Amino acid sequence: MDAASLLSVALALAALIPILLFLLNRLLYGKLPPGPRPRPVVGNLFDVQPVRCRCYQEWARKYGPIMTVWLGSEPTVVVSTAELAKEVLKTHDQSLADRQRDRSSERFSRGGMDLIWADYGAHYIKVRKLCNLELFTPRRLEALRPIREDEVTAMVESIYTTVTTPGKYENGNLSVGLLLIGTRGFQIAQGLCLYHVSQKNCAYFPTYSPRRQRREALGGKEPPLDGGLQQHHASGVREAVRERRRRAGRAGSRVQVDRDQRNQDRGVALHRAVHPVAQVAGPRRRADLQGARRPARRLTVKIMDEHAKALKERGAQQHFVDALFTLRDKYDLSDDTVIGLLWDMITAGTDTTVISVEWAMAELVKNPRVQEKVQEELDRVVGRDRVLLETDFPNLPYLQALVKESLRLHPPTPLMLPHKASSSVKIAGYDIPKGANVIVNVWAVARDPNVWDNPLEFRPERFLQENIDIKGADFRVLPFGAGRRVCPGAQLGINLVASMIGHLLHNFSWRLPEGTRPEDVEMMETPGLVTFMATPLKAVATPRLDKEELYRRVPYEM
Ligand code: HEM
Repeated sequence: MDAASLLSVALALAALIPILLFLLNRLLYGKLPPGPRPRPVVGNLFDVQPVRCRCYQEWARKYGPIMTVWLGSEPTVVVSTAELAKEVLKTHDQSLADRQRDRSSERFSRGGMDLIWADYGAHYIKVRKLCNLELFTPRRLEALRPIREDEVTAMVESIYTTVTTPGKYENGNLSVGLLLIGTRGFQIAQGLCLYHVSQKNCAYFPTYSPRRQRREALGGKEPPLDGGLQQHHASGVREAVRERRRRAGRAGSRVQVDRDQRNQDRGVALHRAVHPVAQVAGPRRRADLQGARRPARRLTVKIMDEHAKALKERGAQQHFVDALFTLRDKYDLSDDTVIGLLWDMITAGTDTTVISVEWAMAELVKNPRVQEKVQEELDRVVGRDRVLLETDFPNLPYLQALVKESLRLHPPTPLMLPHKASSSVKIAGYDIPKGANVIVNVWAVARDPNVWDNPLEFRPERFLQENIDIKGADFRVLPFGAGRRVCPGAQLGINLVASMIGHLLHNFSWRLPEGTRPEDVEMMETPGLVTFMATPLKAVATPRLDKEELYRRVPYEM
């Protein structure tokens, strides 16, 4: 064969390569939904933008409401309409209920021995049953209500002190983001979220709360149950969380590294998101993540020991950890599962609620009309001479509508948590092969102009005009997901967000700092599985109740 013939054979083969690849792809995966063209090995990893919900919404406009994205060599199917969300979370719910675990979640969860990262199967069904029947029952949540009210009033007291103490309230600006989440807020965040949701409701003795620590430090009235250990644990919780945050951030992608310090300041919790690029991890990252488990595990084991001791001395309390102790034989729970469940509650319940409050507050300072309407309702129902209680919620429909509207526009987990196909299914004529990751872009679904009027307008009234469920029954708005993996803490989450916003608005009026226009508030998300406001909100708080005693914490010991 002469050179010219060789060249034409080579060219013919080169022309055949795309066809061969297409046929191979078809053979392996069937007819996948369309999507951006993947590159060899890395797929679309370098095309995907850091704020993935926005990027996927943009791509969906180009490739359609069901599309395939290649994050490395695995296909991820992303759906972006209510109709397709229903296909994923209802019609094919059981086949699409496994979890995609990256290396960090694989290690944190010990191969899915908890609830969040467990695949759908016998273990999952068992722990989910435990959650539904024992942990998140209306009775238990009601029993823990005074603790939530204690914590939220502690937040109010703290803001009041900040705004009324000369010199503390710099330039008249209070950063809601920082206040609720970080810095001075480190204490508040611990009080409000970590210690509140996780420590008190879920895992730890109330003696670990910052106030109790302060009391111990200052020599208060209440003798600690076991002083040494408690002090150790209080700092241990922080150490474990910081350590995981530090390591997760360090092990993350370039995008994440830039944000790491800021996110640390703001109190990003344990299983913060990692940009997909970070999932391609080297041995150093793996070793790093392995180390990260240790402080958390050591700490949790100590807390469990302490609870076991206290259980013998004073009987069972209502905290989640006590429930888990009492029930571990009945449900045959391993240590890994008890520890995994405790950390699940911390990670799943902390960021989500705080993020939701920050976004809601941003909408409220941008929309004074809505703020005034909530305050008018609060004044009418609660009045100005007592504090708001959770029992007031049924009489506060506008506040509830506001929470729903905020979670519609700003779901804190805009892509939910990643699901994975345990068997092949067909959706909209396309094949979703076994092992594919499946994502519902709930952020995009809730902004779809085909199902929402003026979707970008912040208008709580839309939830008064129509009774729309946000806990998984209506596929147009899915901040908590739907189907068998729907968030088990949905009602608790709604109550926490309503309580925080209700108190913030009942006690204070909020406005933008001098010179800031509503359109100047940057409503952009951070990259990640959970999306904070990229620019922390700054707002000015003015107390609006007459009596000073209404700003005091309502303590409750449990
Ligand atoms: C505003 C607050 C909250 C929001 C928006 C939220 C949202 C979500 C979402 C979207 C999922 C994933 C659903 C799926 O994969 O299909 C989820 C799962 C979960 N959430 Fe929440 N959540 C919130 C608060 C809480 C709280 C307070 C707790 C508990 C203390 C909690 C515990 C969990 C757990 C354990 C899971 C895993 C469920 C499973 O995999 O089966 N969440 N949440």
